[in-house]
Amino acid sequence: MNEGGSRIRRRVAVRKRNRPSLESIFASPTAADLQPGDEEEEDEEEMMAGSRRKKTADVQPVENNDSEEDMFGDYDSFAENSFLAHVDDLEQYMQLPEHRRHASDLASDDLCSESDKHNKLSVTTIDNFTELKMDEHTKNQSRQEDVCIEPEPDLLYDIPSSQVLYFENSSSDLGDQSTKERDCNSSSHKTVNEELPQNSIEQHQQTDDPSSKVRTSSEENRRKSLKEHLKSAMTGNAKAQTPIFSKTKQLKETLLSEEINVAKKTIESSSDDLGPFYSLPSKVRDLYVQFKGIGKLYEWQHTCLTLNSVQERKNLIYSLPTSGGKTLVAEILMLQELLCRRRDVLMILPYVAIVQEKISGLSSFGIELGFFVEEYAGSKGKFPPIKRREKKSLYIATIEKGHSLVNSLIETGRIGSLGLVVVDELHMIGEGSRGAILEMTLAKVLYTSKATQIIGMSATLNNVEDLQEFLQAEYYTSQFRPVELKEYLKINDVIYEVDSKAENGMTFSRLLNYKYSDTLKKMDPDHLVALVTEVIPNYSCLVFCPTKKNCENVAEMICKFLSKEYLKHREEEKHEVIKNLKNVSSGNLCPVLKRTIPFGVAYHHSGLTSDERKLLEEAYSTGVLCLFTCTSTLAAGVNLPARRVILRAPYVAKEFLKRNQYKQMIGRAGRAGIDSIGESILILQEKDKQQVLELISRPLENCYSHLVQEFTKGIQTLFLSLIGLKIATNLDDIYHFMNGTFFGVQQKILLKEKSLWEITVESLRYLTEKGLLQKDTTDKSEEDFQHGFHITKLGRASFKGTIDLAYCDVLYRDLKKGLEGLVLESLLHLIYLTTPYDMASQCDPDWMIYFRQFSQLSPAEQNVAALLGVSENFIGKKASGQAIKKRPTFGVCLKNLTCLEDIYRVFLLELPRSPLVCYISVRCCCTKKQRLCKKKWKSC
Ligand SMILES: Nc1ncnc2c1ncn2[C@@H]1O[C@H](COP(=O)(O)OP(=O)(O)OP(=O)(O)O)[C@@H](O)[C@H]1O
Repeated sequence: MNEGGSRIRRRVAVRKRNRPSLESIFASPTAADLQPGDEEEEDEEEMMAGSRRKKTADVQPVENNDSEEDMFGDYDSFAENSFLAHVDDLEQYMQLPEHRRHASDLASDDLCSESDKHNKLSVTTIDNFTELKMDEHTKNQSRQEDVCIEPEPDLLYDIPSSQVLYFENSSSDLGDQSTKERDCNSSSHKTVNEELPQNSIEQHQQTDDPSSKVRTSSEENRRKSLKEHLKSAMTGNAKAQTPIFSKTKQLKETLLSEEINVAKKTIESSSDDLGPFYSLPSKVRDLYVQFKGIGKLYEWQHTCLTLNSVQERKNLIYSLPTSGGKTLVAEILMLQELLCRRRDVLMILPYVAIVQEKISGLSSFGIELGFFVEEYAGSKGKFPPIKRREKKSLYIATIEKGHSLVNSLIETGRIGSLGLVVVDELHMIGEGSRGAILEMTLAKVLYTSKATQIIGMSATLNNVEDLQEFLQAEYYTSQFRPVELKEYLKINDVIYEVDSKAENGMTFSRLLNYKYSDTLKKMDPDHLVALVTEVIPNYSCLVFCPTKKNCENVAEMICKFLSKEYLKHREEEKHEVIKNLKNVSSGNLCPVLKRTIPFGVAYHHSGLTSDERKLLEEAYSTGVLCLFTCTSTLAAGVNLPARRVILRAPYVAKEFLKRNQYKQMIGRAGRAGIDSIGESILILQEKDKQQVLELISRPLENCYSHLVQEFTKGIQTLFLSLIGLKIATNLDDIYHFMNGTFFGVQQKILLKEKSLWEITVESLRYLTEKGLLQKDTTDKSEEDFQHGFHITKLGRASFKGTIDLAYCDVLYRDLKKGLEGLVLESLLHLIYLTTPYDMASQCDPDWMIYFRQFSQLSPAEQNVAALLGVSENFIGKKASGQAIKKRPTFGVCLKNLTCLEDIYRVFLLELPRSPLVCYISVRCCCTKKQRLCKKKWKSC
């Protein structure tokens, strides 16, 4: 495959704006510098003290600000007594230095105990690993030829849970090690991981010290219950056997560390020598062969990595068609930063699902090369991140978590530790409030840390110049695609090939050849069955549908008309998938999936739980499932390519398809290394023909800043955080900051009627009037904005709680009311307080059901309704169809948290699998409100 129109366009926009470097300010934070974080520190101390005192599921409030577009939400979020909560508690507990020392001391004391001199191990540190050499006596006993070495205790204590999983795999990979080795490991070398919980330590004492066998029964019981409590929580970690390395492996480790040192020196000397593998140790190259089957870089990847600008660590934007192999370039640059320049890296990805996919893909590299891979998605991620002593961290984050992470690094004066920020799907900067958050993140990095490099990639960029100016970046682009993609359109039963040279953009290709019965014609007017059966079950197929409900309907409809032969294809494996799905959903397998999976078909949308999604994706990737009906989110999501991609209609929900969306969806066709060709078929009706022909021929859409358009979630939130984090605290500096944003670059196109100065002043005035900011001066003169600003308690609480500023005052008012008299006789008042405000505008209640529910409220619940200003009269009028403007009190219908049916019935009738999603977003909102309360009330 040639590289088509490969070209390099370089344009560095050197802006003359004088930006004060905050790095110096934050380099060594003084007490005053850290003042905004005082409350946070207190909180943390409190939390730590709490976790020192007890190890129950007293969960640290997690920053959970992923938008609903984080498509798989936080299904793995923490719940009291949940497994993850315990594990996380333990992780936090063990990460406290004193506990770490305590446990490691006990572990090593135990290993080196005087009473066990014959088994004494001499401990030698080799780079990241600690060699535990057995003395002669032990050697003779175990007759080992190789020396067993185990990872340094810190490696295992510090290791993020996401990476621990890799240990499980690596330990099972090591299954071919001699049994003797394993015996040696399990009998005399209790792994450090096994030593982690107290119960393990106690076990040791029991075996080694006979006196310890005499214990009081209460002690025994206490220990037993503690053990039982910890047992389930530690299952994952305990399973993670320490890998056993042979001498050869040990030598390799030494070689690696030497190679890294050489690479480090080479990279520092800015020489042209790329060493064995793009300034990285040869082990990286080997790992790519081993883990990803990539033996050689594509030509464009080599060109891009050897660009002078890349060598000089200039900011870079690069753009290639989907499946072009963009990620590998970013990964190599990240590894250079982590291993050679020894700085942390942040990778921002659009969805939780992709973050998880990337975590599992890179954890193995982290373990092999000695860096941490930390997940910042859903409920995962610590703010500020744990300070690592030696190893560097790769933070893989969603857009929202990436923003919070950058905020926390700025607040703690650690932003300089971030060497590189990589943004995948950079075009998302132009998408609503998530785009605004991405813009804020990048603008803050640009403003506060000149030494942090920024790299953005995308398959669908048009107005790159604006982005280049914003990021002060160079640009590289190529048309390379490893697998050819053929685009087709289907109108009635005719298939046309998209052909840019043809007069109307398409040429006749063929007629559909499939015998349709009358019933099938009625049920499947779009000939979906004909189109998919040309491909499945031997090849995979994706059918993009406009809505989630439609995904389920289409999957069912197709299965109704598939022959019984499809049932036989990989039958047992499909049964296994169903069994596993039942296990992860406590026996409640979705009836649609139950019917479609035996045919190798499933739907894939945000209504799936995280576990269900992972199981289905795995089955699809291995060919057990051959067809997914999915929503457009899969296009920008996980790496699930297919031989054929069908777009069921040129719509996403009710909106006509955009060129970018179309490109992303069809880009899933053609698996590199598996398919020799990929095909896309867009099904359209005559009425849409003209619009579709325009769609396939026009250029990609430009992306525009949403910073000002997303008023409360954009510019206002930005200003609050600039002042709260002391990035810029007076009008001049804030204006200066605004000049450096993406909006600043596009202001003249986006908002001609106002100058940037006016926009800045207006927003500051609005925040001041809202009571979120205060002027430092006592001079109340209207125009006097030259003085500095400081954030108020409510402002800080809103900013820290990541509350949409549109709702912060109404939320504060509701909470205050709750403080006056929280009615706890039923759950209604609490449910009212925790129901997300933005849900109110999204849902259209059925007022008749609402009225019925209302009349069944108990007297106590009616009191709550009265307290909240909801009268029977009001609901009666609503039910009879009269127009009254008043915020519907959602809580009234949510009589019981467990009564999800009500939520579903009243508000979400059109969303078939959404009660769970709704419940989760309510819980997510609870967390945010809890944080706001904590900040606000604490400071009052
Ligand atoms: N040099 C290479 N040789 C072989 N396969 C490669 C190479 N580089 C990348 N790949 C493989 O190509 C596939 C697509 O790569 P990747 O996901 O990086 O594409 P992308 O450009 O990021 O696409 P998208 O825009 O769809 O996310 C992956 O399976 C990846 O492992």
